[in-house]
Amino acid sequence: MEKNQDMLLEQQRLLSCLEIIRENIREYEEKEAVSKKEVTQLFQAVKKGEGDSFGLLEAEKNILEHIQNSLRKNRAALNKAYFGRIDYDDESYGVTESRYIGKNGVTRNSNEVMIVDWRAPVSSVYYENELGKGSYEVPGSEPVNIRLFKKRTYDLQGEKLLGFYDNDTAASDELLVKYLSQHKEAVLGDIIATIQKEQNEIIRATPYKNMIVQGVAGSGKTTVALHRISYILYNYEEVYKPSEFCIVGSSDMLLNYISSGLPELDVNHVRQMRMDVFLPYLMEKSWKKKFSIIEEDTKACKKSRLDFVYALECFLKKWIEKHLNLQDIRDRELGVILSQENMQDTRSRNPELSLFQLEKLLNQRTRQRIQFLCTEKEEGFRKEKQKAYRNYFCSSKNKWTEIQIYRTFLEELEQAGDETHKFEGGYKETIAHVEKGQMDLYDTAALCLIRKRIFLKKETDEFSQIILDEAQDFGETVYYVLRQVLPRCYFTIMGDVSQNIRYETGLNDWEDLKKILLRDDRDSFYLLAKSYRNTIEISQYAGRVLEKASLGNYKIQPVIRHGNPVCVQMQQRKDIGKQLKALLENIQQKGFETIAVICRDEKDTETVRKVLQTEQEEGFHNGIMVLPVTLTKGLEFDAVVLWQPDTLRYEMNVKEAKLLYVAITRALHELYLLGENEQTELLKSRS
Ligand SMILES: Nc1ncnc2c1ncn2[C@@H]1O[C@H](COP(=O)(O)OP(=O)(O)OP(=O)(O)O)[C@@H](O)[C@H]1O
Repeated sequence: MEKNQDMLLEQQRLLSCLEIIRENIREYEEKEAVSKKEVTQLFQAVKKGEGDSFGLLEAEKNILEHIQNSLRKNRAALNKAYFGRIDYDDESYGVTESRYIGKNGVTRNSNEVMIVDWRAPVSSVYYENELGKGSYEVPGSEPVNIRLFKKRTYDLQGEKLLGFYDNDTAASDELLVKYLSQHKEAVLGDIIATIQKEQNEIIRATPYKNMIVQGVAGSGKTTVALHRISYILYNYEEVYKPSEFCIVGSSDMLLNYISSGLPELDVNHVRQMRMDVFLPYLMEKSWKKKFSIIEEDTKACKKSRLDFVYALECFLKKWIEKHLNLQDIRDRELGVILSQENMQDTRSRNPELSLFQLEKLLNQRTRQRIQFLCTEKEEGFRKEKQKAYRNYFCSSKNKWTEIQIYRTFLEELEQAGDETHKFEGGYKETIAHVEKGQMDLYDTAALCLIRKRIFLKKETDEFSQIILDEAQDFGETVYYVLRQVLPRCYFTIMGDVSQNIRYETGLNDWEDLKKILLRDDRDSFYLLAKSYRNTIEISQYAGRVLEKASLGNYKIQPVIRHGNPVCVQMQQRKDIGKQLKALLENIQQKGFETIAVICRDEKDTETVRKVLQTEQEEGFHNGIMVLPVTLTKGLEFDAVVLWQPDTLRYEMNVKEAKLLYVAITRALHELYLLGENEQTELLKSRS
């Protein structure tokens, strides 16, 4: 009876909310029309070159973007106004509140909050608190103490209230499974209504920290990273501009997939770059047009590890030592201008400075000292002395280049190995291609470090937050260098070492990275063990391979969601191409939006593309995609057909296990194994 009464009240509340939203939409539509007209007029004025019309145009464009954003949010809210409600006593302010929480904050008359944005500080109560006493954090201020007495979750569809559940975790799991069972469009979806506690902790952690997140396949790493950006931009609007965020990944396919989810989360103008573009970008003008990035060479397995970068640091230290002349500067008439001790002190107080920056500073100090020592002397004499010592420190006259220094370092390794004897030479190949301006990722990282230590004149402050997805793709060297080159940035590192398909160079564990990145008390390492992507049936299959891929280090805990059993069709057949076409037709008829045929390598991918008469994939899209497993990292599809997962293609070793694990875990609802030979040992269960 009470529930019926409640249902009625909730239905009324929903309708009145929707009425306000419609009213907002009408208002914003009018404002949009006016602003558009204004922009057109100002545009004409700019064309005619009138006064300061350019500045006005830019300002009006911002206003228009703001209006259109509000319009988009209100329109979206019509579809699903809110998903949760919290009722609580605010013990800090002595009031009782009832708050509805939605993906889009909605206000009446621009100031009365009707629906609280999910990113607002108080919304964390919904995600984190049990009934009873608790508190929520407010950025830059004291935590607010509360007593929560109601937490309600809604299942809404437009004007229809399908149901609600009161603080009942079983019921909200039901809702989670319902969400997970949906077919996916070719965009990364939002999870706002069902964010889990451990995910919420990462999303809402302070932006002033570095974090590493190890999460099994499908645990929401990418999704959580995007929600975190959205959260930070909402709550730290005064501190960060979106353009200070850079998402870094290994392939355009992945970046394209990630960026598809950003506008939905109210995130615009965030930068994104492939790692092999980002590192050269950080080198600014030192990266010449004629340089190019090549595939990893045979020494990449050494160059990607910390020992290599530490040896380079040692070498650079000695290089600086050799060229920085820190003897007393003694003048016949003025005596000691700068003492060795004084210079050593300046050096040790500024360990971050490059050789060139340090020399500039020492030149400045020399000038100031001469000024001081000449207080009682004639101006002509002082000028003469200052001229004589103006460029006392000037390594720049040597006209070194990064490549030249790197080459000398490699030659040293080649000839003698380093002091630790960890390098047994064999760098001729690297020297040869670097000479030609061809660098692999780790050579590029080394050049970045050389530039930082020797040549840098001014540090970039373009970025503040770096978000790295599929972090296991890159070896520690890259992270070490990024940390040195971007000392004021905070890093959010998302990855899964079980999915390291660049086995020789990528990350197989987190230990070294923790040492490099988590140096402050605030920095943290998080684990995400629950997998939201796959059905139990697919997860169990993945589990068999994971055992062999991570040596049992990180186990998957699937969310209980059942689907069809994995369909294994591995036997000799006449025409496997025909079989594949028939299978895909069958899957399409089930109404799945995204389907992938995942192949072991490019060669197989080409073969399948020929069979299906499809082109190479440009970006992530609905329908059928044919991809080599390396390009599917980070992506997901309603149904996956694994092409020929046999003993020949996937041998019984850790590297192949990681590849196969990635391939299997791409499937949300259905997985098919199609081949002509015996299936790989990696897929066989131990029993
Ligand atoms: N709390 C949640 N509620 C609903 N769906 C979720 C939740 N967390 C994650 N998901 C869904 O799980 C799937 C996997 O998420 P995501 O791609 O972010 O995982 P990932 O850890 O980056 O995976 P991978 O390592 O395989 O790339 C997505 O469909 C995402 O929408």
